[in-house]
Amino acid sequence: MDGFIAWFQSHGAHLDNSSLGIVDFPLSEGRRGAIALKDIPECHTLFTVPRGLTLSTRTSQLPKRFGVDAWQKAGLHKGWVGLILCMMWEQANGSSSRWRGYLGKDPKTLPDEFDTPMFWGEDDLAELKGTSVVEKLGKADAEVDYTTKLLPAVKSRPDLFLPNDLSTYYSLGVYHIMGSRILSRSFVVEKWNGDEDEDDAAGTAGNISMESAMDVDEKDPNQDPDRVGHEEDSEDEDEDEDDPSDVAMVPMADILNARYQTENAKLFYEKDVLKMVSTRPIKSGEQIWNTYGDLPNAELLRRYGHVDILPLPSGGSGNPADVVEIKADLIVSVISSFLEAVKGDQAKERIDWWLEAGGEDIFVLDHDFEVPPAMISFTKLLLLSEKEWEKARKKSTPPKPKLEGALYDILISTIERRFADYPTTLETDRACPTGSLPLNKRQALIVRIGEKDILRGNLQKLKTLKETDSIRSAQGSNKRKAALSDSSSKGKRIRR
Ligand SMILES: C[S@@+](CC[C@H](N)C(=O)[O-])C[C@H]1O[C@@H](n2cnc3c(N)ncnc32)[C@H](O)[C@@H]1O
Repeated sequence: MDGFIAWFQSHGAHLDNSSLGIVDFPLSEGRRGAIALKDIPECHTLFTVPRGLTLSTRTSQLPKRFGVDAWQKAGLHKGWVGLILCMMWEQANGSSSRWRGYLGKDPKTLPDEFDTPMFWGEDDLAELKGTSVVEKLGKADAEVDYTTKLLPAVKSRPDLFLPNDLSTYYSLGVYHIMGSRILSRSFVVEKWNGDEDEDDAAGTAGNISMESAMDVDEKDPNQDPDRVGHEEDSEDEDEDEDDPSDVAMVPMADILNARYQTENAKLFYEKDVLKMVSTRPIKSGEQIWNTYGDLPNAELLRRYGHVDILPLPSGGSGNPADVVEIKADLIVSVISSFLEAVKGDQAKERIDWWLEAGGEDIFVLDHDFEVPPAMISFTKLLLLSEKEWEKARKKSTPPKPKLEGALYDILISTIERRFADYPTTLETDRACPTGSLPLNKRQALIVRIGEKDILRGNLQKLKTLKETDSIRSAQGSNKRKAALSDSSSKGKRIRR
């Protein structure tokens, strides 16, 4: 890494190399990462990166050279396609690129190969059936962007993109590599507040559908220590993701690995620089971790190509951040098989109303084993009688999320049907000898088991609640009967 560090420092960046060392970990632990070379106190700046050294559609000269209007006309201001093209172009420019020490082959700091499912064959992808990974891969959409936006843009400017470079630097294969580098290593770097005059060469319009990796905090914790570790970032992140020109590659910051709830360093931004600052004291020899958010294994695998395994609150091991998605469609389908009444137009009317009011169409189960209130409310909405539905619509209030009656059976069936999306059972998966499996199959198995554990936990809890509820209502009705017969006999006595 000496060549990379020399390049980094010669471009206005600062590295405290008495505190941070770059080392190689085993493949299973993420290859390269950073460790503390001595005890590091909280709020210590490990390195600073000038904004100009981050690589984005704002900092690369390409959008300007291409022409801002032409850039937008070609659709390069939406999603990641513009940044991918900038990275390809900077790489093709070799030693004349400002990022030669970052994108070049020597020194080599960015990977050309990934363990992410984007690069898996059909056989390995089949192991992920039932998980949310496959439909979120977006490979086909990415390829459409390549064919309809990037390639025509490249071919339209042979002065910028040499025709001889097409197969080396602008191929579909390189496009996927650059996309995966962004997915696993990019940060969302907002403009400095009040920096109105900053030259935003690429423009800001457009939506992006893909998410980027890590977040950056606004202030240096040395100036505002209270902000360190606060959880308000995810909200900001969603807003930031709306502006593709905020997505940036940040040399050095992307060397830090991540693990569930171990973050001890975070990137903060100032007017001219980004700073990686320790958010906890770090002991000499400890790894320096930067969070990617505590993500479920399905997301870790899709974006980064690894999974987390830790002790779980309910016992056993897995990723405590795991979740299972249940589509509203599945509930509709389960209910229609239970009851004729909510089929067709009637259900559609209620679903449209729910969605228009901002209701979710995907419900997320997690290790709490609590059915999400929105899922209960949505299910109840479909079960309302015509009269109740009219009342709810008039009052603009969805049903209260209280578990009762037919809901138990419908939710239990929904979870059982969700289980059937996976080709294997939890028991079969558990019996698999993980140690002997190749990496992709092993990671897919861990994702599957994690999701099925959550389904199993939710199913068992629902069954227990149903039983308790029916015992309680049976007791209640017995008491009511006893009270009735008591009061009626008392009545008789009085009459006598
Ligand atoms: C931001 S980069 C970190 C630097 C990276 N290790 C490298 O060698 O360049 C993120 C990538 O590191 C790896 N990684 C990070 N944390 C990991 C972990 N806890 N276990 C395994 N791999 C990890 C994954 O390959 C991920 O895509």
